[in-house]
Amino acid sequence: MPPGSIRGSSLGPGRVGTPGMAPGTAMSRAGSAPLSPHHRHTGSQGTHGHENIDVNDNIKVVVRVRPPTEREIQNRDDCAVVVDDAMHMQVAFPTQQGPSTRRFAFHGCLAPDSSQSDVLHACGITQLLDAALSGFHATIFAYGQTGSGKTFTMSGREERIGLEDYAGDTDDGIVTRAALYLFEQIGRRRDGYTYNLRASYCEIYNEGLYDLLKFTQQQLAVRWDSGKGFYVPDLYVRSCNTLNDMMQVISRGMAHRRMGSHELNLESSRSHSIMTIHCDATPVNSQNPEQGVRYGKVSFVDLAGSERLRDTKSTGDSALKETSSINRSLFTLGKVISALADNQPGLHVPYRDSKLTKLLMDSLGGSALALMIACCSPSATHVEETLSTLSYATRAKNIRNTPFVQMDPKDAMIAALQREVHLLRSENSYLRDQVAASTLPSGMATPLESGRAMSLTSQLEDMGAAGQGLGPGFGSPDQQEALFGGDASHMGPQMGVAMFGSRPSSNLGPSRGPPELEPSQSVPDPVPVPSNSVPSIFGAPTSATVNLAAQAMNGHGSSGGGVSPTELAKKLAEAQRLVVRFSRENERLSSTNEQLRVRRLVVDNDYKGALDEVDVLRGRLESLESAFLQSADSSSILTQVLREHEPELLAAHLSKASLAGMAMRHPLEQSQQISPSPSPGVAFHSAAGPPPASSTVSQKNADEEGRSMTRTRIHLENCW
Ligand SMILES: Nc1ncnc2c1ncn2[C@@H]1O[C@H](COP(=O)(O)OP(=O)(O)OP(=O)(O)O)[C@@H](O)[C@H]1O
Repeated sequence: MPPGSIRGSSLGPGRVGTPGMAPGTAMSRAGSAPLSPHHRHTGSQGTHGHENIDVNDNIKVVVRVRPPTEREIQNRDDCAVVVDDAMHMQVAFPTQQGPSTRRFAFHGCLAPDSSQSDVLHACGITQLLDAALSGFHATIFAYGQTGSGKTFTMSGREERIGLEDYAGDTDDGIVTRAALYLFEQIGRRRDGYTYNLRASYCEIYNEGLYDLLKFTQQQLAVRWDSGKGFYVPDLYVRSCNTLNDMMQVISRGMAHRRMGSHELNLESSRSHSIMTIHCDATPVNSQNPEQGVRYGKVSFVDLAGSERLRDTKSTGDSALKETSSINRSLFTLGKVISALADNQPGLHVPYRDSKLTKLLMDSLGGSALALMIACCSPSATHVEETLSTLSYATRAKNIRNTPFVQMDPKDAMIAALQREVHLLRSENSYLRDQVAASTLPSGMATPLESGRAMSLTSQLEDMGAAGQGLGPGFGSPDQQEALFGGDASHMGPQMGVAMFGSRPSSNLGPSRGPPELEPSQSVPDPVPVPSNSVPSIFGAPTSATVNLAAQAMNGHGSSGGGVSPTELAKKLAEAQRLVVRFSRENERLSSTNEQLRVRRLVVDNDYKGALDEVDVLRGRLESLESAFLQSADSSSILTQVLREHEPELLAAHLSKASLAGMAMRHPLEQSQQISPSPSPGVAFHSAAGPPPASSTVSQKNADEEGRSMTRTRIHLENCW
């Protein structure tokens, strides 16, 4: 047994992947180990399984160990790789001190018997596809040594797709399954959007970039745009209205890929290929201020495998050139992965060192959701390459991306203006109501104020309030400040001006706009906007997302996808007019309200003065009352008072008393008699006895309000 191989596990059908497995033991147990029931599960799992993936924005890494090839079986190669469970694996390798093993953990580990359908679900690919339909950029790339199963994983037995009788296959790879899934989804979705799929296919061969759909020897240029990052302006992007259209793109692209044959793989890819499906989602109701056109996409990257000439036994200049070019670009990819994984501030990431890393910039440390499928052979013969692959895969796990929804900047701007108009309109109707009612409680927030606060909070929580920014000239600075919480740093300049700072972004072609873009025709840039459809397992956007979104909003500019510039300009002008109109109207209503407030204040002051006067009068009355009660000559005072105020009453009383021949009683008794119906609280009571329940004292306590005092005064006047 060669040093480093796993004891008793030479490769052969049914003998891969279980440590210490006796020769001839069936591999089914080992093979089924990596996939727990829920990992094998398909649609009904809700999130399509893969609960093991952390909810964060890091690149997800899944390792797939392929079954042994005929050659490996014939050579009775030993098995060096074992998948322990859904997330762990170990590799046995020789060292100078003797055999050793190393354990690895990934987001997913797929054993050799995993099916192509398992890959789709275990890797959470359906979630990535859903995310692409919701406006995210997603990248799936296969990495590994030559012959390790990258092309099989991505494309299946690709040669079959072009056949006349092709109708799907159990060996279908991720790309064809993804195309099917996307068409199924857009047929099923009832979310207020219409979807259009477009596709491009290119390859990087010997550091040259070629279009696989319009295959010519003409190399395509990779350009840099501060808004879009690296992109390929002349890449053909074909509109795919049906699954059949998409299959044609796939088979045509695959057919044009440069393949070669060598010792390790009879059909070895000699290039890195990138197939991209663009998912444009246009809102059905363009008036909905929350919706704008979203530009999601998903890229499938099948990398050429690293190879050693002594292993491939390739000869000839062209083979040497191919191998060295493949290895060089993979070496740069390794450096990029290492730099990003180290995550040291200010550290240079050498994206520009190869076309591959330029085009993968968005996927590695950028704004895309990314999945790396690291493929490896189970054979001890290739253990060195396997260890190298797994060590890169381990590093890649540390790469943090900041995904956000990609939306046309002008759509975002229109959406923001429409939201502003909506808020102004509610404020307007609120102010009108208040003016009509002539009262506005001070300190109460108007709908606009609270609406803005709410809008800001939800925008920030959702993802990327910055993306909603109005450029200067849209609304007043106050309005912008209210909308953006005072931080104007993420306001983009006025539309049409190229912006976008240094956001890492790489569009693998004219990612938006009509399928056949003219080279000179610019394409809209991605702009982050709030979205509530954030993919779950690939991580909800974090504050970093918002920051990046804000950064993104700082710079971009190009024409809108799907909407003509004239239409856009009209929409913007209309929204702007409305904002200005409502702003003016609301200013006027606010000032009317202010005047009403002042008038109200004056009335309140008058009212308060009247109450004070009532208080003074009440004091006087009380002192008069007590003087009256204590006075020895109270009867004469009463007679005097009655004479002045109630002469008729006094006359009637006197005549009645004289008729009855009665002696004059105590004036108080008389007053009680003559008072027709003393009202509660009337201040007449005997000085000798306690006051009745409805006395002045109780009245005083009850009548704190001036209103009551006024009533008391009226009663007293009546009695007098
Ligand atoms: N999971 C698998 N199940 C069955 N066969 C597989 C599997 N993975 C790979 N193979 C087979 O192994 C061989 C090599 O696979 P493939 O061509 O996909 O490797 P590769 O990594 O793309 O190599 P290269 O970098 O040279 O293009 C092919 O014959 C393929 O059919």
